[in-house]
Amino acid sequence: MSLIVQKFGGTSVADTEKIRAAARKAIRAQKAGHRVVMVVSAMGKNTDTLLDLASQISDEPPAREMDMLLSTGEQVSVALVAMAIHSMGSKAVSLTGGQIGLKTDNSFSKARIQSIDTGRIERLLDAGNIVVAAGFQGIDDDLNITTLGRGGSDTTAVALAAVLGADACEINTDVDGVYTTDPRLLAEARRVDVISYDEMLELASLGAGVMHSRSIEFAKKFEVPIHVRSSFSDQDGTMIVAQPESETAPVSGAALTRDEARVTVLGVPDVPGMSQKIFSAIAAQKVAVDMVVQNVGTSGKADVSFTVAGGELKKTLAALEGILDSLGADGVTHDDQVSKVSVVGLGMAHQKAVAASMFRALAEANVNIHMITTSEIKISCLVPRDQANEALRAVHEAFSLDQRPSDAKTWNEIKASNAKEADVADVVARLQNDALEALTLTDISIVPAQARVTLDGVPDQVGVAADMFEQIGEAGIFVDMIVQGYDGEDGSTSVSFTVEQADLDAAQKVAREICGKHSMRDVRGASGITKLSVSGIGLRSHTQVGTVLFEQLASAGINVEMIATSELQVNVVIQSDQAGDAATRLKQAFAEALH
Ligand SMILES: Nc1ncnc2c1ncn2[C@@H]1O[C@H](COP(=O)(O)OP(=O)(O)O)[C@@H](O)[C@H]1O
Ligand SMILES: N[C@@H](CC(=O)OP(=O)(O)O)C(=O)O
Repeated sequence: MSLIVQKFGGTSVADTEKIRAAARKAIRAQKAGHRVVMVVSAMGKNTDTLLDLASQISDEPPAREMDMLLSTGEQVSVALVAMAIHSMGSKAVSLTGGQIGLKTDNSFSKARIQSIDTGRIERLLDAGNIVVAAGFQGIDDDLNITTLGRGGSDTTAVALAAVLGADACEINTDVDGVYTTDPRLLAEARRVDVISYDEMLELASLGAGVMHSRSIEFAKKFEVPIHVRSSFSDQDGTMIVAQPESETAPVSGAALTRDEARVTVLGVPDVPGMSQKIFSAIAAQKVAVDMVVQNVGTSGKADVSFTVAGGELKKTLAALEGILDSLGADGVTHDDQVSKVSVVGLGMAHQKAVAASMFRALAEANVNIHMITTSEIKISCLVPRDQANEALRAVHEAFSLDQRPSDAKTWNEIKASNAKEADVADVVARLQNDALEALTLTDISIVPAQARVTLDGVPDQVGVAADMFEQIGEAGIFVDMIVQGYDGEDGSTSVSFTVEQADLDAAQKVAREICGKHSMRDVRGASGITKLSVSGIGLRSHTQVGTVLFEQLASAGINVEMIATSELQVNVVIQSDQAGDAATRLKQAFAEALH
């Protein structure tokens, strides 16, 4: 008999009528012949209400007590859902995270799942019950209640689907699928039939709140297909699976992170270990750093810019205050009125000028780009917050995201052409060997023979990045990483990009033309550099990857020239003669996580 996991988010159990509707949906699935496990979140905005209550009692409530408090939201809803099912004449049992044997580590408020004991769920299902499990919560080795982080019920659902070998993991929510961008922000957003794990992972971590990014890490690792659909209808929604909807579209989705803050540490001595010092001081405050751009300095000094969530700015500035003297840096500037617009697509990895199209779209909307970072399947631009919506609309339109690509496939078409289904034995073996959410790295690799071009004194004006990368694209040069930082001194910025070493002369020639046209300060080129990449799943949420990488390189005296991070890869650019040593050290440091 097939087993399905049905997750209902807070918006889908916001009141008693919605709770009844969720109960009816589960009963329908059971009557259709499935074994049904429901995973339920706290009603409506109840988690926010609990957070607010805590803040009225204390500025810094103990993390353990916070999790004890927040877990009660889900306890209320599972009990009510089970009651609703009973009242409709079917059998149901509600269970807390502890009662489903969901063991986590002890990082309160962001606990990671280690194991789930399926015995009790299986017995209850055998006895004809619908099992109603509380999302978002677990217990640690000392039986303390832990929570998985905001939005964590998705992760509970996908984890349960994996360990129970479910046929489907349904995410029932208040939208009828995954859209090309948040449909609340843009009416022209299009619902997609299929989206790949990698694209969804990036979109979720960039602000597409429809899914918790860690649940996608889980789904990818254990090959769980996810079906995102409306709680309020039986229409099919969006399948999140290994394959993308289209093989040719360069971009499949766009996202907006509205509340960002930019921080720049000015005049950091350009010697190994400085970035590590900065980022470990911030990591010690448990603040996640997002876009990172290090401008390669001309006078032995560099400016290091990065973004953090707006709410973390105060903590970040305080952490930097403590290390400024020991860094020998000149000072810190910040801007708390910025937002990040990103585009994501598997297709962009093989296509030229995707970045240039995004920059042009922003220029035409008269949006100035403060910072740029790219990685293999995403491009992010930091823009003024008061233009954030226009910026999102402009890039959505530029990539025709409102229209179905001509080669788009449905899930049934993809399934029919799949050579093989997931190997169940392989998945089960991995489930037994790993702590479920342990870090998984797939590769540590180097791309040698790269070169860097840096333009200094780039005027911080609308349209400059678009001009630059269009001209480089027209010259037939494939650009890999692009970073645009922030100098903070005279309102100008620096832009660096990498190309194949063989293209360096041609790229510098174009760069010099652009430099003249836009009255920039200088063009510098460097060859003999290598891109070193650590690949895996969910690398931004496993923040230790960046920390260990920087520590290892710093202790070997290796200077990091450029950085690009994504959910799939952490990339650094270093001198080629140090690349072998760097790769060996990283393989040793990450031996346990490499698969
Ligand atoms: N790309 C996207 N596709 C669909 N919904 C999105 C996207 N990005 C953001 N969202 C938002 O996510 C919301 C659903 O998430 P959430 O409110 O957390 O639901 P739930 O309570 O079911 O967990 C939608 O209402 C939608 O506004
Ligand atoms: N109730 C928790 C967990 C959760 O996943 O909620 P939702 O499914 O409504 O996003 C939260 O608000 O973070």
